[in-house]
Amino acid sequence: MRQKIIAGNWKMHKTTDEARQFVQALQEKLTDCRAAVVICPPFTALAAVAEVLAGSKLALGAQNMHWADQGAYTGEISPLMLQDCGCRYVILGHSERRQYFGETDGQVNQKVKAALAHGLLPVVCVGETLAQRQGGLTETVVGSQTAAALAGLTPEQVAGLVIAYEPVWAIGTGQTASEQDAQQVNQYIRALLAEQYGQAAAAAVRILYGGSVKPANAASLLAQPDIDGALVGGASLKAADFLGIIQAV
Ligand SMILES: O=C[C@H](O)COP(=O)(O)O
Repeated sequence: MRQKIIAGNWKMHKTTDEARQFVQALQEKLTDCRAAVVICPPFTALAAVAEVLAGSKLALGAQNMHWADQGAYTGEISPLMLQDCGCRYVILGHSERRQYFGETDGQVNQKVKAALAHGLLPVVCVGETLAQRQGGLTETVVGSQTAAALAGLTPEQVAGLVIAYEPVWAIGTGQTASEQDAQQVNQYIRALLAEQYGQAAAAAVRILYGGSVKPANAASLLAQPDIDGALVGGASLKAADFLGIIQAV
């Protein structure tokens, strides 16, 4: 039985004070939950959130990282630095990184390997644009992004991964994929992994859905057999909404 994951990606939101207050309030209200809950603040708030989360069941994640341990890479953050801040997870290959910062499949693959080498759990994001969906290319795009991001990994490494299917047209738009559409793509990704890495790895890997997840649609999405959790953007910035999603598990 795969434990569901609810991860909040705050993107470029919240100062350290706001982050601290949010996580304190969330912890007070979150008495019992079945899901693994991950908070991914901006880099500047990682240390502050780590302090509040010390000893709690909530985990800390980052939104990106470089693949090198250190070096002359102005503005970048390394896996060692994320470990140092207490991160357990790292989101990699988010469509906003691909779209606005030119991140390539090859770079995502290097980042995935570096994260695993440093004991960080990658949340690998894949997803098609609206034009690609309308052109019938969803499986082609998602399949090739998945294959490229995971190239060179062993079945054991794949088994421990988290993948997030995030259709680009559903991110921040309020236009959620239907549970049938999201389930269909997640099932496709799992089938692809079964072919390449074997049934055991495919059965273990967690595949999340992301894109306008809210308390009102979370339960029906999370009830799908191949949706193992949610990667939540906008709704993770409000404690009541994020709690509502966590409690939908
Ligand atoms: O990483 C999170 C996703 O981009 C989803 O964002 P959203 O929930 O605001 O649509």
